[in-house]
Amino acid sequence: MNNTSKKPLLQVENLSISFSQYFKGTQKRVIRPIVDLHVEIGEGEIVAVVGASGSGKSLLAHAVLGILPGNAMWEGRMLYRGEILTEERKAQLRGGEISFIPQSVNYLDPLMQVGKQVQIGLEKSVAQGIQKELFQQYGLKESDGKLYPHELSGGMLRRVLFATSVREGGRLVIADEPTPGIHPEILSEILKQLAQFSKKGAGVMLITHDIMSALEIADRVAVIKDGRTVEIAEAAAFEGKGERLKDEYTQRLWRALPQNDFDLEFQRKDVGMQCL
Ligand SMILES: Nc1ncnc2c1ncn2[C@@H]1O[C@H](COP(=O)(O)OP(=O)(O)OP(=O)(O)O)[C@@H](O)[C@H]1O
Ligand code: NI
Repeated sequence: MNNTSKKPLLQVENLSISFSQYFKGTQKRVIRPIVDLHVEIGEGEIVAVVGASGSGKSLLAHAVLGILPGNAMWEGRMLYRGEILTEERKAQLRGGEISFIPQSVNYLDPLMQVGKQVQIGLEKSVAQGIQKELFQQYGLKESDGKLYPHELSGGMLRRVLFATSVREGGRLVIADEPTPGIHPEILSEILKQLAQFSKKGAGVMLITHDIMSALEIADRVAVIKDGRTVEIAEAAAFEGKGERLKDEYTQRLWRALPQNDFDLEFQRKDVGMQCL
């Protein structure tokens, strides 16, 4: 499946996810947006997960974290450090060894000052100091800590999310689209931060639409299409016309970027402009 020499940290094999839904009042149907996903992240490795909107990236993250909605069922195999990831184990690891930067800023509590939210889960005596450091690190002013989520811009909320989500001592960081709407300087800061985690030995799953930014730090890129992993490529294979990429979809995704020959036909038909 891959040729990483790094010790496997997270292995996801043959993952499928289905939802049972009621429609027309009482009739039940099952939809299956995730058909066959696989991905593997080694210790100290950054794997970017890319794919069009609706391809299943967030569901993959939520399945690993054990936070799928109640009407979801999953099948397949997930291993963390060689051990089967049960729902109980996921709950133990979540927020500790496995940290999660969610896609939506709605994960923040609208009724709590953001400074307080960053302090959640920290030892009382050091919480304020750590919050101060984190705010500095992510370019937030000390006075911003007193604000409520609705008083912050989208970019600032992203930074707060990062500060609330990532803790020292994490072994696996799952970042779901951590960079949209963010100032370029903060974008590069966030990428640097993720690279730093990996240098310290943590594995990083970086879910994003922004392939070019992801390639700045990723070791490998998993390409998802319609709930399937179509290819896991070395980051270095994203060069030139994409001749070293194995899957045709991956090649077209790469060529559709403005930096390349900007395949407009592909953008319209397959991914939609908003994804690029
Ligand atoms: N709770 C749910 N019930 C039913 N279908 C769902 C549910 N959550 C997600 N889906 C479907 O699963 C598919 C994958 O969704 P997911 O959120 O993982 O996509 P994504 O790749 O993260 O997209 P984006 O890039 O827009 O965030 C979509 O077709 C979505 O409609
Ligand atoms: Ni998503």
